[in-house]
Amino acid sequence: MGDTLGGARTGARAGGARIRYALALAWRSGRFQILGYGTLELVAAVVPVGAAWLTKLALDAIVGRSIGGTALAWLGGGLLAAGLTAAVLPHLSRYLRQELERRIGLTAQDRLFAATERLTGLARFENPVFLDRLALAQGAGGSTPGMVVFGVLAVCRGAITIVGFLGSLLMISRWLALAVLLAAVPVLAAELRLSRLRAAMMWRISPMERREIFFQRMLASVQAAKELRLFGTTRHFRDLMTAERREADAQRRRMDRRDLITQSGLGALAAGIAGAGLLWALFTARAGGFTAGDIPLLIASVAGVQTAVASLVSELTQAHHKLLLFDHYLTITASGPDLPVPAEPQPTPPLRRGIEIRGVWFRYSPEHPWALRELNLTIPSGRSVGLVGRNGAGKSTLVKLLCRFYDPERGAILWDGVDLRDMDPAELRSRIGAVFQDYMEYDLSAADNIGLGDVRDRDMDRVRAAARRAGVHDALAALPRGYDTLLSRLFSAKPGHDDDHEVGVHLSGGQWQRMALARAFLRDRRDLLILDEPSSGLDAEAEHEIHTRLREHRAGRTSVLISHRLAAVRDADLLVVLDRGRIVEQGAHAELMARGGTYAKLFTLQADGYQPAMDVPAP
Ligand SMILES: Nc1ncnc2c1ncn2[C@@H]1O[C@H](COP(=O)(O)OP(=O)(O)OP(=O)(O)O)[C@@H](O)[C@H]1O
Repeated sequence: MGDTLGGARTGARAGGARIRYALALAWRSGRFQILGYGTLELVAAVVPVGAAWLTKLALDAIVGRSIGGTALAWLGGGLLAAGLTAAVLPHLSRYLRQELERRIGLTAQDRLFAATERLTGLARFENPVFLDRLALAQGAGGSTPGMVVFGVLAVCRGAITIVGFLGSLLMISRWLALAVLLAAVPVLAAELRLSRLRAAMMWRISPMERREIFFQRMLASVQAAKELRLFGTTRHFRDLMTAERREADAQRRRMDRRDLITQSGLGALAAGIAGAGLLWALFTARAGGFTAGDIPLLIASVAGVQTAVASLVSELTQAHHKLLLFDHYLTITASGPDLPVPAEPQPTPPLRRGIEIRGVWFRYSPEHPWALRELNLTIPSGRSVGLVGRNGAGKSTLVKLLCRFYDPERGAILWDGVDLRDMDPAELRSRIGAVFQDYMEYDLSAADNIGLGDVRDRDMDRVRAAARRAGVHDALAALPRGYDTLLSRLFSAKPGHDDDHEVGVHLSGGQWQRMALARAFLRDRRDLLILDEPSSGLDAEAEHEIHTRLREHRAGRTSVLISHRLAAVRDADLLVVLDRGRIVEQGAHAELMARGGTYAKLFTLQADGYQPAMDVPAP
């Protein structure tokens, strides 16, 4: 086992597994680009050594007057070819590199989001460690496999160049060759250490970066703009954002300084060795120990080895740094589903008898208090259930469990007698229609906003019928492009056009809520309809109208309706009152009123609010 870097394994075996995975991913994404890039790297490795030797041979021949015109022309032609190759090669390499990066980025992103799609529950998305890991994985996943390929090829290229130049140096001076070689060892060690420190620093600052992004989005969002301005909190959030940036920058700066000191030291060492070697060579040449061509070959060899080591080390450290972060990508893509799904799930049949909640205890994590305690309830098929209770009583939690976004810690939820845990969550959800309290407002067209309720069977007539039923059809039909109007202030309808008419429109809060309802209505062939505060944003008249429609819609269907307006739920076949995670009362409206308990008190309180005050003296 290796040690850990914010959960990233740093042992040799883990490193080997990461390299193998990265190389396989790169190969699958663009094998021809890798082969092409590898060939160019090979050429790039031998060209400088060849050019140095051609120069030496030409100079020696000219000074010694021992060469004919044809041979000299060949040498000159060789040098010209080397020059041309050196001029064109980097551009070709860059093109192939970028193409490979694009292909790898696409594959890696697709795999990452396919992995997040496998997470059928919500718990991981509420876990900050997972979110930090996901942010780092997004960055590292697309670039690491490419960096590993480039790193491996850079090692091959560097090794060929170094061997070529060291061989040349060896022919001139063994000691100089050894000194240049030894100088490369601390460079490599120091760079790898810097790379590890940088990866650890990035893990430390990732929560700050996420908070900074949160503040940035808030300061630039339309939703937040009103409240921030009214409360005068813009400055407050700007200060918080700046503080996060300063703290992250301080850590980056510390790392950059460390980098600066180490790199400068290593650079000075290399320059010292090169300078000393050159001085020695000049004196040796003056004493007649070298030919005229030996000097440029020696200079080119020292510089060539140092450049090759530097670029090899730079590619290697980048690959090493990315590999450390790549662990986050691997952890996410290799992680199994967050909610256990049996190898052979039981089919989810159409609901015939009902849903039984049997002795359910649930909390969001062991650190959280119980949100549901010993819940026992039956939702009979074809009946409507109204869930009521104070804020935080556990109503929304219960419907999230019905959709199996979480599993109960104790007890079970049975769908016609089958435990939800024995079913495939996707199949279960295909039988459920829902409007959640925090429904989505998609930056898409009006038709898409509704059509997403049933992507498998999207039909404009059904979309319009759902909009009519939710009472939003007239508003949508009156939009500049009708149902095709983009409902967004983020995106322009036609990218690149500033024309006001092309800018998307935004609906009112109540209209958005009707859109969410229409989306749920599109799923009207489902067995269970869940409505969590479906009318909280509507005016009194609209609320009455929607609830009348909902009543018609719910008749004979299995539904669970949550509402704080008790008049809206009073007609439910069964009313369930929750208090601090427990069911304290259940029964029909008349029954509960007769009992005079919590429900009766709340209902009377609300009803009184709508009665004219009798004791107000007439004017
Ligand atoms: N994602 C979460 N993580 C941790 N605790 C949560 C989470 N969601 C809800 N809770 C807690 O669980 C308890 C029940 O919350 P729930 O949202 O189910 O209440 P509710 O009855 O729907 O309230 P409201 O009427 O305000 O919508 C509350 O104490 C709440 O703080």
